[in-house]
Amino acid sequence: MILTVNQIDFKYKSVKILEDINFSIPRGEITVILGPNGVGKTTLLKCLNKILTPAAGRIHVKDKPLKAMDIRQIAKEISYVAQYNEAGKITVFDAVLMGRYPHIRFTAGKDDLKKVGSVLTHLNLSHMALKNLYELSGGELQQVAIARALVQETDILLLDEPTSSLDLKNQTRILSLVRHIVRDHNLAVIMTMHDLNSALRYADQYICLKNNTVFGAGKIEEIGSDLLTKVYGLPVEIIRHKGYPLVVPVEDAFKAA
Ligand SMILES: Nc1ncnc2c1ncn2[C@@H]1O[C@H](COP(=O)(O)OP(=O)(O)OP(=O)(O)O)[C@@H](O)[C@H]1O
Repeated sequence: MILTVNQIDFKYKSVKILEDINFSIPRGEITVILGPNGVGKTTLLKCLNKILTPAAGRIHVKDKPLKAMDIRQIAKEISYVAQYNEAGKITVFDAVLMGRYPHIRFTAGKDDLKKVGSVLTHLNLSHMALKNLYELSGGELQQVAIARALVQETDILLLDEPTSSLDLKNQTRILSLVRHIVRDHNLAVIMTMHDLNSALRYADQYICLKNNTVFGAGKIEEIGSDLLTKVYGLPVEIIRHKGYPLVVPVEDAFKAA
């Protein structure tokens, strides 16, 4: 396992957010963290790269305790795409190049610049390379953040709602790309997601949070409508269309509440 989490508790001041969280993450798979608004998905992701420090428990990255790793060591192993991305006065090219920093000793070399160029081309962002971030739309900004994570070339990627601002075509393009990269390079992706249809289609494993802890976890194809109904508090059914799973609410949300 590339990452293991044992008995994590997390509190904001005295408010308990996460309690007794346990899971392990294999290489070559996408793990999706599901659960209702405010359950602690972002908090959990931030514990995995030490943005936040749990009150108790242990996290290991490739058998090394996360506690003992410094920022540079973590940045070589784990990249992170936040839910909301800042739009400063910096060009797209430079913002993506920042992803290379953990690997750069003095100044960026030819190889670093080439990697940035190649990822920008791959994500169809080359035409905006010299634009400032504050000139971009929310969806463009989100793709730049993904590009920065990809040039960081880490074995673990943490993606917080990576497609929340993307249109349908860009959502499927980015998620298919992530899936290919995960398989081709034997990486591990851990992402949060509210779009259950995309989660069921692109993830390999799921972890469902409810009431501060893991309510269910397993292979994505084994996720059932009962579990989703309990986690989200809304009756749903999972149907298939042309082989693709679709989650359908089967009761009026006001009635269910
Ligand atoms: N900096 C903070 N200080 C205090 N409480 C916080 C802070 N950040 C988040 N919280 C609270 O912690 C809880 C978990 O928040 P978190 O952002 O992890 O949830 P989430 O599952 O990612 O939610 P969403 O699906 O809405 O993005 C929420 O109740 C939130 O109000």
